[in-house]
Amino acid sequence: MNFYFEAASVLDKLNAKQGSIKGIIGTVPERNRKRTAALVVETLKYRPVLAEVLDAAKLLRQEKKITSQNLALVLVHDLLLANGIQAGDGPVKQAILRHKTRLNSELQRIKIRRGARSTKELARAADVRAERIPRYVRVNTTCWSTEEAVKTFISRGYQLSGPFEEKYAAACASRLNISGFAKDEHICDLLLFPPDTQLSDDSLYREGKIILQDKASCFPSYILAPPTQDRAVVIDATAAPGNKTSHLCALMNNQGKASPIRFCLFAFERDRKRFGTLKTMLSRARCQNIEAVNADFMTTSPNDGRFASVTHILLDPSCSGSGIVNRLDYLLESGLHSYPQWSCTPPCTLTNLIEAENPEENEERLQKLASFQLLMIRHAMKFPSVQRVVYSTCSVHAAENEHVVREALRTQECKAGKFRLAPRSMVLPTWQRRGLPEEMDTPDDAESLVRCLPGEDATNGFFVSLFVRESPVPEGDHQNTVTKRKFQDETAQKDNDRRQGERRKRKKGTTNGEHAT
Ligand SMILES: C[S@@+](CC[C@H](N)C(=O)[O-])C[C@H]1O[C@@H](n2cnc3c(N)ncnc32)[C@H](O)[C@@H]1O
Repeated sequence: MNFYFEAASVLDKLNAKQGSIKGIIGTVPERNRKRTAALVVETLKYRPVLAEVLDAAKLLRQEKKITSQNLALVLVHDLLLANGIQAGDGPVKQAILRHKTRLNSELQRIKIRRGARSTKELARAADVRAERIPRYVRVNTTCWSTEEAVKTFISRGYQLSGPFEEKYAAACASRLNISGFAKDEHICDLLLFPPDTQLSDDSLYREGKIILQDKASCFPSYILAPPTQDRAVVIDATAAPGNKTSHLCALMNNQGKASPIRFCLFAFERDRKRFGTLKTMLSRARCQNIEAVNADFMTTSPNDGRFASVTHILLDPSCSGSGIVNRLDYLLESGLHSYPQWSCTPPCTLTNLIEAENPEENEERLQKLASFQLLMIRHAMKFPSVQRVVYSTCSVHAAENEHVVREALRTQECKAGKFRLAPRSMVLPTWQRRGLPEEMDTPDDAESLVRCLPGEDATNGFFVSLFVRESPVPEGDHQNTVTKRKFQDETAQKDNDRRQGERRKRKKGTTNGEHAT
């Protein structure tokens, strides 16, 4: 019976808004976690119907042993919708069983009223935007190569498909291509699986060989593109839980312990608990070039000996999180077919999304967040050697995105440091959705900005910008790895073309009676 009390307690905490579904379930002792999670999620799926059944049967009024609505919900769930109550015969179980016939007939009545052919039709409608986000898997190249990972998945029966397309997302959502996976077209080392793919218990995940990270969340580190030379010193100013930090580490080949600076990547996290998570994640990802610092980034002195040579800073500060669509959040909404509060009725265009907000409720909170985000950028721009600053959020609000960037460009720190927005060519040029021109002082600047829209881009909502210092920097000091990779690809292509040309010439020569040397 303890298991039902545990599940009821999770529901109580959710009612009290003490955290997200994932977060609260994460606090349940590990031995019970999976089972409790399944019961909580299934109960939430049917909560409106189960509550109606309980009300109609007047169960709580008649049975004093059932001490709370949430305890009744989990028990009635198992009684009516699963394989019965999984507990020995105690007074609580007996109290529910006494009402079995009544509860069942109330459920049947609801089904008839709603014209539902099966009980499944009584479940809440899921958020289709979340269902269309593939399960993204970043191969942790600190441990192994993408090719090795691909081979491993193929050996497990997954089939490697061509490049990701809208069609593939649709196939994923309708579970047609359940054993397929693909390589991402924008982020190397990122793989896409059908949305329902469960990998959080997989040994590859537990060993840190794969990181479960949304595609959009890979953009900031990729765009910051830290070099692998020893001289580069990088700060991740807001690091926990550490997905972007471990991505930075992988892009730097886990290298860079330059003397006298022992560590190449400083990862700041001010929250003590989250700092613990950060350390666990970095150790699991086998990152060795990182010094994790449990401190507020704003308290660092840019001229401190350790930081004076910082060249790259990643800022992914706390934000409203309004871009996150998650496969579970819809379960906490009150209506049967509702979407999260900030959201809109599909089709979810950006304008619809923003119009759907409750401006009065959000305005003050957004302004506070925006002021803090701007302070972080201004502080980052004070580091004397910094060449690149990436600023990102998982928000869809212009107030936290374009407006913060617009304000940052107007600041004294930006002007004194000769920073500007990097051109589109340096900021994921092939990504189509850019910033909102009408929200910028110079509309063309929106081309420098990357936006992601949930429901349309097969990612969560996201925003990324890159500030670069205008002053010329010696080649090699901060030449970004993306440009370098592109350059290497082009060089390889030219070499290939040249070799093919030579081969053709030789062949022609041989045919003409000339001898190849
Ligand atoms: C959006 S989360 C970062 C997510 C992280 N970049 C990742 O991808 O895993 C923001 C984090 O920054 C931390 N934070 C916020 N302000 C900070 C500050 N001034 N200094 C250090 N950490 C800060 C928060 O506690 C939170 O853990």
